[in-house]
Amino acid sequence: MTVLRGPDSSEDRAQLGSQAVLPETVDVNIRQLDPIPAPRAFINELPITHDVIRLVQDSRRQISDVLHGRDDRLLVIVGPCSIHDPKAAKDYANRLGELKSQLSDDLLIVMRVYFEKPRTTIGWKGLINDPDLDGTFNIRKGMWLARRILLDVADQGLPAATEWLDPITPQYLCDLVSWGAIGARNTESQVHRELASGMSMPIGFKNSTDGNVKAAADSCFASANEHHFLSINLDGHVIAAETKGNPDCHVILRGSNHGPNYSAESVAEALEALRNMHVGEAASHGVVIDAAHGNSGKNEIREAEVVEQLATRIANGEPGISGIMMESFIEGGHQDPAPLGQLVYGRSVTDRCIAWPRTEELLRKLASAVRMRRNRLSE
Ligand SMILES: O=C[C@H](O)[C@H](O)COP(=O)(O)O
Ligand SMILES: C=C(OP(=O)(O)O)C(=O)O
Repeated sequence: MTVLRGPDSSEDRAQLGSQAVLPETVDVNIRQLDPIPAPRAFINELPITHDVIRLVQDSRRQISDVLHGRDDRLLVIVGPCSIHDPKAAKDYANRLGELKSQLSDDLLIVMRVYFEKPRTTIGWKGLINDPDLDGTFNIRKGMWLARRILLDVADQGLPAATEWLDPITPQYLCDLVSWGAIGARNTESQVHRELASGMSMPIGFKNSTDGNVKAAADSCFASANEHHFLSINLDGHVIAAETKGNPDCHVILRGSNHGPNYSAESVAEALEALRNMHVGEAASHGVVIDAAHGNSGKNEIREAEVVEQLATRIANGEPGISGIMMESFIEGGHQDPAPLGQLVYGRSVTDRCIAWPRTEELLRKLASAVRMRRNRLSE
């Protein structure tokens, strides 16, 4: 685990200090700058295998096919609100991987493997930021663990979904990720739209927390175009990136502070607006509906009911629903973040999650709904 041991950060700090003659106008509010090895060091230490390359490429292609309507399955992005325990993440992936193989004719299952949490104000910001959940903020360790967990998830034959929050993180992890989200709090951010335009996987933009779907639609349009912006390369050098534009951006309806937006009317309205805005084929074809967050008032009982209602609508042949997102973990509900030894195993430390047995039941219902939709359309 060389990236965890070295290079020694105190030496690096001394070197940084000696090279720089800093005027008193900088670093006024900085306490510490701790160097972290460049992405390539992590990738060399935890490399992607040939099998995982194939899994990621195939999954990205299949997700794109569902989003464009070339594959009649339902995309299902399901898993914990956030990952905090590598063992529980692997355990969950093992269960979900088994179900994915059983339901693969009808559902394209992708596991939520979320390492970065956008907070409304303050709070635990995820495994990368504070992997020991104790305020020691060992980001170097968090990044190492995130790569390790993504490899473990892929070992179960499961594609991974994550939210891209910090614009530097993707260089460390993106080779292992098949689907990405830009969250409700960042959907209007130019930085995230630029990022999405160059990402190698389909990207879903959430509607904003106040319910604005146009912001997400604008994002799909903006990210389908090429951009030029500052970034870093795999060696950690600052670069000017030139992107081609991402053809697989789409909207995620996640409800809002004012209530849900998963009704048939909300979907039809969003799709009509998207088509009028010429946002691209994937975004115009259908939306992903997030059954959690504003669509369930962050209540997992309600969230499961939303999934059941969506299953009925899909079975009845309602068009425009490309995918569903669910927050689910081994145990239901949630608990306050704390160091691992003090936590209930397999329970969320962020938003409330649906327990595994109920998740399994819901996934089987969704698969059967897709079969009914298929039969109905072929009649
Ligand atoms: O999905 C997770 C949360 O809803 C999101 O990170 C915001 O959480 P907060 O409002 O508790 O900060
Ligand atoms: C933070 C999330 O969602 P949103 O951006 O919709 O709040 C999430 O999906 O974890």
